[in-house]
Amino acid sequence: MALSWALRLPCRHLCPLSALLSSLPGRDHSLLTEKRAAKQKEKKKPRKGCSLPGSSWEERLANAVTPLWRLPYQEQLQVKYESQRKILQTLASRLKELGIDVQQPDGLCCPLQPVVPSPVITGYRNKSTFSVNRGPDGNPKTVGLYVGTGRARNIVCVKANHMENIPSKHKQVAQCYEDFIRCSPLDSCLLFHEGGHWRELVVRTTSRGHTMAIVTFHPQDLGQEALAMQKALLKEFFTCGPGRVCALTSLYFQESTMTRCSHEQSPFQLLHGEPHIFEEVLGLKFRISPDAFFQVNTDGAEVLYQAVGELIQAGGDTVLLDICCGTGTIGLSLAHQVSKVIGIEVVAKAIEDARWNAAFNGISNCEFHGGRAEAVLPQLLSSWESPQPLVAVVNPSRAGLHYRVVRAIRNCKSIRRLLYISCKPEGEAMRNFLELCCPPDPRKKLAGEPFTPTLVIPFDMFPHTVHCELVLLFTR
Ligand SMILES: C[S@@+](CC[C@H](N)C(=O)[O-])C[C@H]1O[C@@H](n2cnc3c(N)ncnc32)[C@H](O)[C@@H]1O
Repeated sequence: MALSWALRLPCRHLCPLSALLSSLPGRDHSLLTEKRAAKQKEKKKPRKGCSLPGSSWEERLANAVTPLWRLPYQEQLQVKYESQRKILQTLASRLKELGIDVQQPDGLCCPLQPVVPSPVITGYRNKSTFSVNRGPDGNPKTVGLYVGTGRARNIVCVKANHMENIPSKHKQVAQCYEDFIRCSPLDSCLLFHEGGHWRELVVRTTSRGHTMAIVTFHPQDLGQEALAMQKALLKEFFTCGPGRVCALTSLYFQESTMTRCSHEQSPFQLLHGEPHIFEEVLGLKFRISPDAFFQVNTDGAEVLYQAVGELIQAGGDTVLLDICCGTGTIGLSLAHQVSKVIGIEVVAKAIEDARWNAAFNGISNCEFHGGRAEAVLPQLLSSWESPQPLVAVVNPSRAGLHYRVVRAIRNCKSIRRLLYISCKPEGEAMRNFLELCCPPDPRKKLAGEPFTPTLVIPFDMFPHTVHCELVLLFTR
């Protein structure tokens, strides 16, 4: 297909290349850097997630997504330390309610180490998800991040060109996608029931210079031929048209009638390039599929995994359970320290990646099980007869671990040491901590000896935001 994308499109808003180039990230960014420097001179205190009256849309977005952005990094770490301290105080008092007195003099349930800083603090994200919605000027084909909420019906989609945590490559792809959809005769899909097609864009990059773009599209009632035409135009834009400046390694397209679709519900269709991108972590090479999880800050992940390697205190005969293992990063990074790694993961493509990653890196002491941990783990542990020590590393998504996973771990006497890695310890994970540490409860079939929180280390994987990756060591 050698025709120009622009000639074939009945453009409503023709966007020449010069306009595209002038809107590329560098310009906005320098402007904002000046603004920010001026603001810092004024020594204004950050206002968490708030929108100062009269502040620009860019500032409102930065305040909503990266509320610590005005603070020097050392102060950001201090703010995060305080919030993790509060979480541990909550855990201590919840444990006390269960009759477990683990309180330290400072009201915590165990020692809390200082927040481990991220090796990179700007442009550290390797994955960004951009929405499509009305911008501050009312244009419904704006690609950016949201200020406001759906519930409050006050969403405004603001371009992310000034965001500290997003790398310029992601901003470039988002800008090109916006240019493409603004030239498309098809509408953007703002509310599913109101029609429209163009939806969110995910951009993933790696330190090897690979870039994957995934466009989500609502098919509404388009026929196969019309769909094929849209895919061809998108591909042409990014391979021969203005979008080729992005030099995409992979361009994926997903037809989706739901907020989120798995590959099984609606396959990721490769329109151009390679099916996978590749990343390096601690000297190993990792293949990443479009729907596989990967820690969003690769340099930060290396620091985290190294610390996990020390905290598991593995002997040569230790078996490591990597529960919710994604592409196998934790288990594979630590495989040389243990006799065997057993990984469990629900996303089928991620477990395929994990197996490929083991084989490619010549690691033979790992096995990966696809499926829900709550189905796989109880079965695996019920027949566990090996005298070898078992160490568990769990790294679930925000929903935390299913009760059956916690019960299987509690009831398996061989597990004396457990690392719980959580990006949202104040949420569902808190329930898991209490289930791990509460006294035996025959009604809940929690028979095993309770765990005790022993040490907590926060890792800053998300500079400028309020979030941390918290590692809690439980022993018994
Ligand atoms: C925070 S990620 C951690 C991935 C991996 N440990 C890493 O560091 O890259 C959580 C992972 O849990 C997986 N997951 C979510 N629910 C699960 C379940 N019920 N059983 C197994 N895996 C699950 C997700 O697909 C995701 O890959």
